[in-house]
Amino acid sequence: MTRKRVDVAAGVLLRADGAYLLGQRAPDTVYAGYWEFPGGKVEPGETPAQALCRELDEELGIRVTRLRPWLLREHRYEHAHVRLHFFEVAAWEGALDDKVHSALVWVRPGEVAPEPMLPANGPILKALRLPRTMGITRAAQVGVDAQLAALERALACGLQLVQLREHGLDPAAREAFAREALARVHAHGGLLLINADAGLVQRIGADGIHLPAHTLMAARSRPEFGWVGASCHSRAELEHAAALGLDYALLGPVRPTATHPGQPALGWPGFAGLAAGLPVPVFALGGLGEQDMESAREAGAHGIAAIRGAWAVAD
Ligand SMILES: Nc1nc2c([nH]c(=O)n2[C@H]2C[C@H](O)[C@@H](COP(=O)(O)OP(=O)(O)OP(=O)(O)O)O2)c(=O)[nH]1
Repeated sequence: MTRKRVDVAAGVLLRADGAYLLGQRAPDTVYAGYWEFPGGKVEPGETPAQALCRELDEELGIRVTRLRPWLLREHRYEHAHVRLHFFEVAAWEGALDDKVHSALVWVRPGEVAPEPMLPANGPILKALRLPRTMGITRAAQVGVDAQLAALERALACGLQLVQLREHGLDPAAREAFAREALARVHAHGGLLLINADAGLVQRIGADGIHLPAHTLMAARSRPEFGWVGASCHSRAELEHAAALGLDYALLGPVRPTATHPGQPALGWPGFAGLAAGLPVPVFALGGLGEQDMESAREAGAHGIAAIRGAWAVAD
């Protein structure tokens, strides 16, 4: 039987401390007792953003003042085929006055979300555990010691996600550097992913792998690591990353960069057009630093990835 597709808008309300809000579905609804992000069906004539603002006013008594597009995820339930438009709600007016849920809970970073969760939401919770800034190493250019010192500084300032991308180091030096980097990243509770080299991930017990675009396009299934991401430069690559169920994609360059000279820059409108409507979180890359975070998230990015901008390492 073909079920009608239903568009649903759901809001990830984000508090200043990074906590997000979940509501428990009331007894008289489908999936009663399950936890969800507040929201509801998009009515005829509404955009998903308009629907979310209406639902949050009706359900929680708040007026949204800052909304960012985030992920789009389709899921087939017994009762419906839903297309879920997830937004980040970064600011709102009014105190929460819940009219529809059995309970509300704020989940702080590092806390486990309550169960049972609506089945479509598992990858969304994983995406919320993905840090917003990725630092990409360049020890081959600046030297191993300088890169490790810069890594220490960045971790002390809150960096939680690092991609080791060291094609210029010979295998023994790369492995030694990777072990040093992993110890530092784990001491700060962060994640270290290795570019391209699955054997190195396994040997040192890193958290996952980052696939170059050509490896991504050759892959027929998701590599078996806890975290898997990929570099993308086109919609086809992004859609393949999404189809494989990867945890994130990088898309760029947003600005012209010294690392990839001659590649045309996307700009924020170009980035937003390519990254929209995907289930996979997309980091913006290319000539960016922490000061670009708000522009990136307005354009639908999960966050930013930086090679030079992450380290403040003098060349
Ligand atoms: N609000 C919300 N719905 C979700 C989430 N995840 C998920 O799979 N869904 C699904 C469950 C439902 O099939 C659908 C939302 O339908 P709903 O019945 O709650 O919508 P509504 O508030 O407009 O309700 P109604 O007036 O039609 O009764 O989306 C989520 O995180 N939040």
